[in-house]
Amino acid sequence: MTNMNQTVARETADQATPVVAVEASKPAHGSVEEGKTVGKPFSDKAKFKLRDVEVFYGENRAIKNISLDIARNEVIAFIGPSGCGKSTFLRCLNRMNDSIDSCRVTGSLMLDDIDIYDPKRDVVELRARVGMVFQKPNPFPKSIYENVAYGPRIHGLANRKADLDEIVENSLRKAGLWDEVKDRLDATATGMSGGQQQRLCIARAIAVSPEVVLMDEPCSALDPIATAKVEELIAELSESYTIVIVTHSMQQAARVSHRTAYFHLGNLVEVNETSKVFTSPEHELTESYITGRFG
Ligand SMILES: Nc1ncnc2c1ncn2[C@@H]1O[C@H](COP(=O)(O)OP(=O)(O)OP(=O)(O)O)[C@@H](O)[C@H]1O
Repeated sequence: MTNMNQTVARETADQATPVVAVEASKPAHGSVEEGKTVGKPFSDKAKFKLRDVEVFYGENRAIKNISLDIARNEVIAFIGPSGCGKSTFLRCLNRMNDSIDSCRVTGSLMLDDIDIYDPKRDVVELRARVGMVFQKPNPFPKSIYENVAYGPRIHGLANRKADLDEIVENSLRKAGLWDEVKDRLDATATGMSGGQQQRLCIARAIAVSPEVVLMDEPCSALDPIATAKVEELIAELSESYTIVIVTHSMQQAARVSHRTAYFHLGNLVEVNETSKVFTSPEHELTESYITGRFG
């Protein structure tokens, strides 16, 4: 984990203020060579091995020849200006892009030794291994208990009610929600606060024992207190899961991630230890972005 807590003041997580102070008048500069990522995009503990990945929406090439390893039990943050392809790339990791007709993915995307885009792949099983938490909390309009129990039940993870109860309790505990909801498990989930709903969605994602949790701006709809709780949770969850988080908040990336990946116009410009990205980035474009010259 980074020691960025010392360098970065805890502010509201959705503020995207510069992390490194430089002359604000310096113009954005630097260019990116397609397929060339500076820093440390590869790992000898890869959970995902992603090579020469391109994503097209019709004729529009949204992701350009990206190669990256995502390591087991790391938290990696995807940052970059709006429209640079962070969410598109994230959604490749559990084939959430499949639902978009115009979307086409090329290249090699391996999760351990399985080919994510093998046409024979069972996508439901893939998404149990690679869970997802979205920007806006999206609990089912059912009880708190049912929200968490649904996945384990359809995946056959519990044969007896007592086993299901145990999974629900453990998942809610891991999501830091058990004490708040244990006396009202039958209450409807949509009556919870936004922050509680998002932690419930995290509990729902981890209830099926995933190996990876993808988070697409998970705090953007939350207030600073709820955000802080989710960030603490990310740190705890990283002991058991690989976590990939898209965030607009550089403070948040600095607080929660081990490595940070900077995207620009569909290219992966730089991947480095988070502390390095925010204190001495290697690429001029990364520096321009983190110092607030564009974005
Ligand atoms: N469903 C879609 N259909 C067509 N084009 C899309 C679709 N989703 C994204 N795009 C395009 O792909 C590119 C990358 O978008 P994406 O949403 O991945 O970027 P992002 O970095 O996550 O942006 P933001 O930070 O604003 O969420 C953009 O040009 C966008 O317009």
